[in-house]
Amino acid sequence: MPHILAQGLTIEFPLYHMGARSLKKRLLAHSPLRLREDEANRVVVSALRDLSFRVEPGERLALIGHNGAGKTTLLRTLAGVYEPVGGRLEVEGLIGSLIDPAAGMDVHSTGRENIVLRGLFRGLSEARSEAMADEVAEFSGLNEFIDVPVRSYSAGMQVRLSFAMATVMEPEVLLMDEWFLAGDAAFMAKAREKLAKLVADADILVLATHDMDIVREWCTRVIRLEAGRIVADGPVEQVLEAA
Ligand SMILES: Nc1ncnc2c1ncn2[C@@H]1O[C@H](COP(=O)(O)OP(=O)(O)OP(=O)(O)O)[C@@H](O)[C@H]1O
Repeated sequence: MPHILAQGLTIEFPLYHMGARSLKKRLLAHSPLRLREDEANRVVVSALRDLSFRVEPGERLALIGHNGAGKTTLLRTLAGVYEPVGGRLEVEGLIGSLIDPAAGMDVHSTGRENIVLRGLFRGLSEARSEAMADEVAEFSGLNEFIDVPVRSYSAGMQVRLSFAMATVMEPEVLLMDEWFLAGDAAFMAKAREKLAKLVADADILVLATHDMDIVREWCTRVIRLEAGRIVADGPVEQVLEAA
C-alpha cells in the first residue's frame, strides 16, 4: 500500500569555505537554531529537524512555510535526492517527481530516449514505450525537439517534458513544487485537465506551495514548516485559520 512514514527525519547541509574562525563564530551565534558546528568542525545548516509524520493513501498534503522553511528540501528528500543524516524515512509506491525540471533525466539523451527508458523501467513493451514518446511529443508541443538531447532544451521545454513524462508514468506518490503549476501559462491551460487526472489517479500528493488558493483547491491536509521544523499539521482550514 503506498504510504510515507517519517520518524525523526533530519537533513543537514555542510557549508564549505567557512575557514575564517571569526566569521564562523559570528554565524553560529547569529543563527543558533539553524546552524551548528559538527564533529569535523564544519558549519552545517539544519534544513529539516526531527520531522515525524505519516501520509496515507488518499491524502493530498500541502507543505507551506516561509522562504527557507524546508519545503523543497523535504520534497527532494521524499524523492530520494538527499539522504537523511538522522531518523527514518519510508516512501512506498511509484514516485513521480515534479520538483526539478530535469531531475531523473539523462540530459545527454534525447527526450524520446528518456521516455522510452522510463517506459521500459515501468515494465512496458518497447513498442508501447515508443508510442508513448510520440504521444508526449505531441501533447507537450516539443514536436521535433523530442529527438534532440535534453541538455539543449530551454527550462520551459524541460518542464514540459517532465510533466508529460509524469502523466505517462502514472505515479502512486506524486511530489510537486508549485512552480510547476505556475510557469508557462499557455501550456498549463492545456495541461490542467491532465494534471487533475494525474493528481486524482495518484494515491498520495505532496505539494510545496506559497499559494493558499492552490492549497484549498488541491489539498486535504497541510504541514506548516518553520525553520526546518513542523509547527502545524492538520486539515486545510484548521491549519490555515490558526495562522
Ligand atoms: N544544497 C544546499 N546546501 C546548503 N544549504 C541548503 C541547500 N538546500 C537547502 N539549503 C538550506 O536549507 C534550508 C531550507 O531550504 P529550502 O529550499 O528547503 O526551503 P523552502 O521552504 O523550499 O524555501 P522557498 O520557499 O524559498 O523555496 C535553507 O536554510 C537553505 O538555505
